[in-house]
Amino acid sequence: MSFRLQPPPPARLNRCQLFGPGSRAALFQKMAASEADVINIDLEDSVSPDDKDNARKQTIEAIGDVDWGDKTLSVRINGLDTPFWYRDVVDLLERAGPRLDQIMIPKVGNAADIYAVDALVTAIERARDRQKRIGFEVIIESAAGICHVEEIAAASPRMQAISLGAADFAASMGMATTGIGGTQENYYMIREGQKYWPDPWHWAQAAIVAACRTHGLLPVDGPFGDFSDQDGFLAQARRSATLGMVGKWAIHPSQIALANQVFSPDEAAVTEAREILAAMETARSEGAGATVYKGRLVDIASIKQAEVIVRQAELIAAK
Ligand SMILES: CC(C)(COP(=O)(O)OP(=O)(O)OC[C@H]1O[C@@H](n2cnc3c(N)ncnc32)[C@H](O)[C@@H]1OP(=O)(O)O)[C@@H](O)C(=O)NCCC(=O)NCCSC(=O)C[C@H](O)C(=O)O
Ligand SMILES: [Mg+2]
Repeated sequence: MSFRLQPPPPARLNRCQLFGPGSRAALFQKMAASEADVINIDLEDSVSPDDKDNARKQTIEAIGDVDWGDKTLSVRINGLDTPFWYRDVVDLLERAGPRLDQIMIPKVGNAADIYAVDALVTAIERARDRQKRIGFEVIIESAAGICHVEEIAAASPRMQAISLGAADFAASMGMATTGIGGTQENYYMIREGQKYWPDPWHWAQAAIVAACRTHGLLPVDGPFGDFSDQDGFLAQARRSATLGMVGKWAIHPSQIALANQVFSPDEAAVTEAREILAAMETARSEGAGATVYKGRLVDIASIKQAEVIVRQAELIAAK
């Protein structure tokens, strides 16, 4: 470990982020009643330009009127390359009630993008005497974003989470696909005549996880577009969880239970993690830093691995 300790991420569940367009007010109650940990009302790409004002107005009303329970409530504003984003921020901060937890900033390319939004949000919070500091979550979905992911993660104390946005990312990178996440047919290798399909999203996810872990943020996997492909969603989510991501977006209610399942450790995993902690406690009392558990080495690093699982189980139990 470096002299600088790795800061912990926000201590809250983020297994599933459910998206719904701000223009579809009929969905708001359904989103609030869902099992998602985080709700993202969208003012950006699922809302047509002609509908932006209406979506913003409906969203602001719903923030105050709907009972969002204990969910993290977030609104995705429009990108900084549009004429809409400043109005999103001003109206959300001036007109929406205190229930709003976060704003999501899409297509972030560098730390200066966060600085610009932070300056505006900070000024309005002061002017309006808003007591709750709005958090930021951002989407890495461009070549510039992935190149600057570490400075983006460090850009503001408001930063809470970073997601990978596979659709815009693929477009920005010039990837030859219209798929949103998952296996890509033409991204394959051949061995002894057999094809197998590596994961083209892996490196970007790993970069996001590393940046988030360095700066104490939650790394999140973004959308999986084909909501009729549950096996594909599960495979993508399991790879993300294995890499260190804490959750995944749902763009349809059928994906919520799948995300919750993948990002909730099962009973066997929690039992094993607790047993490793107990085995290491016994080893410590005997003056040892390593021991054998089920025929394999466990040591002080194993304590930290087991604690990741136990912490998540405790957050779920406390829900
Ligand atoms: C994808 C959808 C447009 C599908 O909507 P719909 O045709 O209404 O779906 P169903 O008929 O299958 O719906 C079944 C029931 O579920 C309710 N429903 C649908 N969607 C939602 C939702 N998001 N939250 C809650 N409830 C929902 C329907 O009302 C039906 O209810 P009932 O009649 O009572 O049975 C739609 O799901 C949708 O709009 N999804 C979200 C789209 C979105 O927000 N996109 C933005 C995020 S992805 C992105 O931006 C890409 C990213 O940035 C990147 O670059 O990668
Ligand atoms: Mg996008």
